[in-house]
Amino acid sequence: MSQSTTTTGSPAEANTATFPAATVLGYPRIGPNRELKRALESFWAARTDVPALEDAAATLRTRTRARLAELGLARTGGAVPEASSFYDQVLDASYALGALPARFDGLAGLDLYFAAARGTSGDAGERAPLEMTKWFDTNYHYLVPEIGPGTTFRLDASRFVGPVREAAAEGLDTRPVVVGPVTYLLLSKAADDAPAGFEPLSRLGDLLPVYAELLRELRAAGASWVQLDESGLVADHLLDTATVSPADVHAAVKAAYRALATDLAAGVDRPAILLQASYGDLGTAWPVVAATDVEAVAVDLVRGALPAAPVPGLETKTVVAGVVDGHNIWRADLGAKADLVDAVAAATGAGAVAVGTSTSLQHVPHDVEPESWDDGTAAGAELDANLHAWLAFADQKVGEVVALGTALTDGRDAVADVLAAASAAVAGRRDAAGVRVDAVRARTAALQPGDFERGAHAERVTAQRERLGLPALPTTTIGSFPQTVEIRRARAAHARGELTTDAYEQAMRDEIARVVTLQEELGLDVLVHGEAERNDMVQYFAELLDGFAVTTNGWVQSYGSRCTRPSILWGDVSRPEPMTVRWAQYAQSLTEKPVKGMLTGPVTIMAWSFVRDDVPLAETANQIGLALRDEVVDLEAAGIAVVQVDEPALRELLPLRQADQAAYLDWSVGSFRLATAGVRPDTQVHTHLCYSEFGEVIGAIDGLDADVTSIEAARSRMEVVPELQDAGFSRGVGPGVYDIHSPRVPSVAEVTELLELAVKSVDPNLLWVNPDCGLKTRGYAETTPSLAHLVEAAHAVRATL
Ligand code: MET
Ligand SMILES: [Zn+2]
Repeated sequence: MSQSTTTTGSPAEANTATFPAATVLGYPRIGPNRELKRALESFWAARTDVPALEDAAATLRTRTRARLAELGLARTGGAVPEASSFYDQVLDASYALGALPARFDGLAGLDLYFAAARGTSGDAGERAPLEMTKWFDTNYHYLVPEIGPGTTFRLDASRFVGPVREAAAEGLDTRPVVVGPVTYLLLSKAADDAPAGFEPLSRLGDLLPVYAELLRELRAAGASWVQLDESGLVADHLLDTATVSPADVHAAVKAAYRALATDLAAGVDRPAILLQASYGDLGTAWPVVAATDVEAVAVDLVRGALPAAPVPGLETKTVVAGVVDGHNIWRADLGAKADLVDAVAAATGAGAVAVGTSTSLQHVPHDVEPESWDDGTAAGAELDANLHAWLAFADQKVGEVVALGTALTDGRDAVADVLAAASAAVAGRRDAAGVRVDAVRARTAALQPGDFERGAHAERVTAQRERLGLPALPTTTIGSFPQTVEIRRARAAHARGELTTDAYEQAMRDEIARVVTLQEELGLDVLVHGEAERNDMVQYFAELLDGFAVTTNGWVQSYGSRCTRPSILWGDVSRPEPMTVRWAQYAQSLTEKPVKGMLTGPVTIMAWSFVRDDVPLAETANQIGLALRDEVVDLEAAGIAVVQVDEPALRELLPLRQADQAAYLDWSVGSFRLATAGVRPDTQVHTHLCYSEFGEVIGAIDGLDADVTSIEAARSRMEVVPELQDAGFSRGVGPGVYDIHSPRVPSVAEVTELLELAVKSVDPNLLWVNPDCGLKTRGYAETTPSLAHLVEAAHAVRATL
């Protein structure tokens, strides 16, 4: 095999173990103008056929390779990653390994692939899709493999091999990227029919031959390198669970790479292996990885650190120093990064060093160049020029690794201009107007413990009961009502300048009036205004707060064809004027029932934006907390008696290492309390969290000190309710009684049954009745009857109390 460093066996010519000086671990897959999204959605809507979809995807792959080469990555030697996907990289692995669950038997090809991703129904048969969950600490979501004792593994390498051959025909020797075997199993869940306590990692021995075969096929197709993503090694929630310990995982890595790197090398040709560990610190896994016979290791030096001492084993390997942040969009200080790269050889004892990104670039948009942040004002033009200079999206980041690679091989003088320009941009950012606003800093610096405290909960309960006069089991919704075609049309017309602001706002008021009337007719107890005027629950606030910019084309894949356009938090945050008050006030003016004011919380605003890297997250969280606090107080002054501050992303930002979690929970919970603690005891604070696994954060939810918390619970049939009770949760709680992710209308009996379940383990005085989440993605056809059933069920159960 090919390791020039460890064997003398002569590899096929293209198979060199010398890793190129610069690479990226992955690249956005959706296309600079979301070409893949369009192709997928046309195909799913049956407007196009398989050849058209394959063609669109192939065109995009070709474009990506050409672009990466044009930006300076070497065309050969595996510098260009081959990391495209039709939907998700974990699904790609499940498909290639033949590991999809039995309910998809009988399907093949893209039918099978998309059935696993999206489920099937009607004539195609009822099949639930694979579950989707968060990918490490990003906003990307992957499809969770289901592995049981009976799962069979059979290789279909076509979706990996095809692109490598395609690249070869274009004169590129690309590096296929595959989820590694250990991480694949760590990311899996036990199949439904697996016995209690079954651990997917126990199937490693059966999986490895299939991976070995995949590696051989990739080599046969011409790949000189393969990248195996073992990021599971940095995430405590994956490697330290009820059924697996870090020691088990380390043993698994040893076994896996003995099979794939050592044994395969004996007499069989394989690609050289780049083992990747992104999203965090390798920690105790450094020696484990170093002891394998892989040729290169890619480490995240943005989130992770260099080892305390050189690690035996690395002297035969290349360490790919992930110094360019794949997680965020700030231009790097290349001088400092070059210093870090220079430190890697001595610190790790690596035989060779190369430069890379810390993670795949799939988490950042394609290109800064087409963006414009100029709102037509003088200040807008200034921000436009500044942000262009401060930002690096994927293409700019490729330029950064290329420059650092050149500095490494040819010396810094060879890229002196690039380094100087980067330093100037970083210095310019530091000193620019708005980045640091003294008044904002003075306010956060002056915060006192009391600013985070409301009065005693029991007193609040009494005061609120008196003010609101709600029945037992009060009914409400999570905030948004269906975003109809008319609403979207009006917003688009307003954005194009075809609808005046007055006309647009009138249209939104009409919609609010409609939604309020509907809720009164339905008999809901606490109403909402419906959020018609909001394009997105984070972007809406980003557009109204100082310190944020929004992009025009900065799309990032969230899952499948779904993309989001995160806002960019670049400066100190403040609220120039009230943001939601007139909408809430208008809605309240239409009804005697309480209308909830509706805000997005600090943590969620941060989680769904690109945040700054130049101040601690806690400082930014408090700045946003204070801006929201002013809004909450203004809502109260305007006569709003119930304010909901949504924190669906509270768990999302939870650090991957347990050691870092307490500090995170401290500032995240603190910022919520700061936002909500400015009101009187008789003003009721709600929060909403959408996920249903509360284990890690149940204490934090209590710490939020909200009067009422609504959560997702329907799909797990109220499982969370006894959990909350066991944890001693004594505040109002609204476990969702129906799943809004599906168009299904729940029957009265179904909702009643869930409520009866809830009443069994929670004090009925604490229980609220609401759907799982907001209704914006739903239509009225299902929303109106679903809510009618919800109200009827609440009345029925109320009568039994
Ligand atoms: C993702 S949580 C959504 C909460 C928001 N208030 C809504 O109802 O849409
Ligand atoms: Zn939600």
